[in-house]
Amino acid sequence: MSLDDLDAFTVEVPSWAYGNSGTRFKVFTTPGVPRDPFEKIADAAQVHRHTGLAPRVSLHIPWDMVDDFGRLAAYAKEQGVGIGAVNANLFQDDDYRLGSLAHPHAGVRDKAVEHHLACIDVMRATGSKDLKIWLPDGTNYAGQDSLRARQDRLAESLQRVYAAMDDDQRLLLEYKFFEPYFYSMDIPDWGTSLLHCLALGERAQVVLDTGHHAPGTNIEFIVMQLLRQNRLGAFDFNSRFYADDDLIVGSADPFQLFRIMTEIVAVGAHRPASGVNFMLDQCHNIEDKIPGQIRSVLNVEQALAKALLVDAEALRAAQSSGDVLGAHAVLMDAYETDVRATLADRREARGLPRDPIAAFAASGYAAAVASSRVGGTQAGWGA
Ligand SMILES: O=C[C@H](O)[C@H](O)[C@H](O)[C@H](O)CO
Ligand SMILES: [Zn+2]
Ligand SMILES: [Zn+2]
Repeated sequence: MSLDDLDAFTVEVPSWAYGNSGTRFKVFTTPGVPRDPFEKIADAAQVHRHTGLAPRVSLHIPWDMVDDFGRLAAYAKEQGVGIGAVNANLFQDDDYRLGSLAHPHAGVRDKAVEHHLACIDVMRATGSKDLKIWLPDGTNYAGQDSLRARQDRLAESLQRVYAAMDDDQRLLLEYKFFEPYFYSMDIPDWGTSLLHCLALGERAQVVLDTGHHAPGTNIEFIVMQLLRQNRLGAFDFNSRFYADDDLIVGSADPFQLFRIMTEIVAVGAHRPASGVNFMLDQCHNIEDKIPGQIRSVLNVEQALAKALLVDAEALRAAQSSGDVLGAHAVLMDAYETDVRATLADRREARGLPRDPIAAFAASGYAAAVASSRVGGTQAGWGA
């Protein structure tokens, strides 16, 4: 593999990473935080401007609701980015206490299906091709509901959403092993998401959020298996020490990110033709948000660059000859390679700053928005 593959590689950034976020204990605010989706897109565009890596922004509905989505898409284009996946939101409505697409009552399921039809209209208005569904549904106590009946209801609801989509649109189904429910989640793992996707059709694919697995899970194995099924639609990249911490990807476990990328590179799934959407799903609770996003896309690129340096021929030879330590050493040699100077040279050759974080700091953008964005309500949790 050659590092030239990096030229076409892109990461999609989430609009919600630029708003205020936190935990149930505190949501911190900082001056200059966006107050609407236009300002979120302006901030996201800074990441692409300084890295050349992030030409798409994911939206979250209704967090990013506007009167005219065509105007929002046109504004994004002016800023040099496009609209990526549209995220449905089934986790902030009292009606969904006992579930949404899997709820016992047909009326609530209808409401949840309607929400997705509205998201599909947003996709049509913005040119987005990916509908991303994270199903927060679940139960808190054994016996609270029939686990099987919930699956049957969920399958029927998903079928109605899928049937309403256009032929060039994908349904991306995200799983999570716990939270916001603590006894069962209706899509707790990759297998359950895959089964629902197989039942729906070719345009239904699995989203792997790196923060959604039980501690100790071999995530790269799941990546390999979903690629074998041609059902890996997207990543929600972030990192964590304990739960769904949504920290900067690669900050908690850069070796895991590298191992994930080696499974990707092994089948060329880093190339745009694979259709895998490399997205971030993060919240910058205490650190500056735009530099945090810049650091994140650089971490993904760095992990990919190291994976591209794996000597595949030597690895195959060592693996087929049973040379355990030899094979491991091939991977570790690539992982231990410092690619930072090479990546800075590549950026410079493309007219981009060698150090994007320093370039952003020097741009004065953060101070400018901190003084211009006065009044109104800052976007984000609790807004
Ligand atoms: O844990 C929630 C999931 O990661 C979803 O992707 C969610 O939509 C996103 O985190 C925004 O909160
Ligand atoms: Zn996610
Ligand atoms: Zn999550």
